[in-house]
Amino acid sequence: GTGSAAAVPINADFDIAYVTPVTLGTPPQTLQLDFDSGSSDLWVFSSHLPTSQIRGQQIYAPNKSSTAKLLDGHSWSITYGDGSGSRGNVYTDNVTVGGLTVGSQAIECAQQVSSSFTTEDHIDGLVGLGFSTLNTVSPKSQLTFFDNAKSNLDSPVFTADLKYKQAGTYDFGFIDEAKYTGEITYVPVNSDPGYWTFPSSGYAVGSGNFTASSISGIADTGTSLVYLPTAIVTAYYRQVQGATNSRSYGGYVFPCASTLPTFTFGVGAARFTIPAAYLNYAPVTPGSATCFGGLQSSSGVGINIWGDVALKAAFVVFNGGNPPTIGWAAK
Ligand SMILES: CCCC[C@H](NC(=O)[C@H](Cc1ccccc1)NC(=O)N1CCOCC1)C(=O)N[C@@H](CC1CCCCC1)C(O)(O)C(F)(F)C(=O)NC
Repeated sequence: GTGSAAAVPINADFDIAYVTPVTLGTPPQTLQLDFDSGSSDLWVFSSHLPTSQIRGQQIYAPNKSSTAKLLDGHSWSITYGDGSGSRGNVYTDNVTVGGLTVGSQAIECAQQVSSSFTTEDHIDGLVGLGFSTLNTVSPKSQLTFFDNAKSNLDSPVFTADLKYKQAGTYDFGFIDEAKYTGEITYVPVNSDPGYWTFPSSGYAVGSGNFTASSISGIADTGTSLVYLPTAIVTAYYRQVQGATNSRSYGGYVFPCASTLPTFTFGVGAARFTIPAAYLNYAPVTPGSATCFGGLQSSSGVGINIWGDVALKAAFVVFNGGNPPTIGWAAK
């Protein structure tokens, strides 16, 4: 089988995250979930949450689904890189994404969410697309939607075609040739950390020379920006008039009117260029003349992250075969 669903930016002014409609249970309950290759829990706002923690989000009510089953004695708790988190209990139920259905998928029902989830009313939960080793359900960890679907997929892959300020798609089980140009360059994935970790072959700032250097990082649909080693990031902002690394704003900022160079990264012999517009990410506060960069240092993060700012410059194949690989193509 196959599936195909839209990835819709949740904010009209800048691409902070993308959500995809997912139907759960019988009769179907549809929630807008953030597909996240950087984690491996499928969790949802639920009827088990205190109403004080719900602010407009859609919820999943397992007791309204004839096919929901409590996973007795199981719980989950997750904390993300940005400090947000959630926890709760676990049911299994049918989950459908873009025509692709998984029966008895673990649906982690939130009983508590951190304030940043409560205030983000466009995200009703997450679908983890990382490796199932990262799943936080205890005492028995659960499989991701992709891992559960894999044996029924025409091909054990999902693809991300994220777009700048417009809807893109997540496809499951097939590679849509109409979504990319040229060849797909595949490189090995190290799944041991549980992320889609792959080697990049180097970078260039604007029209400057390409610097060959092996950079290990994760392809992460759930992270808004790109986080790379400080040496690369300082080389980039040296080319931006008025750029400073602001402690108060937590990263590199510059006058919104500044001309930004593009940023090119290598995957094997292939080269992908992130347009300047993607790197002029957003005003630090609405209407400010100071803007926050889409490329930031990974020194405070601990790993290099190729987030949405990079992913939307390419068509990316997450190949869950044995061994896993990741493919990048222009579009
Ligand atoms: C700097 C290190 C990574 C930070 C990363 N978060 C982000 O990138 C959040 C995402 C977000 C979207 C909408 C509303 C609120 C937050 N954006 C963010 O911090 N910013 C601040 C900088 O400007 C851009 C927006 C993260 O934790 N990503 C998680 C998944 C997100 C968690 C919060 C809700 C949205 C999904 C991740 O799973 O991808 C992870 F891999 F980073 C992770 O923590 N895995 C365990």
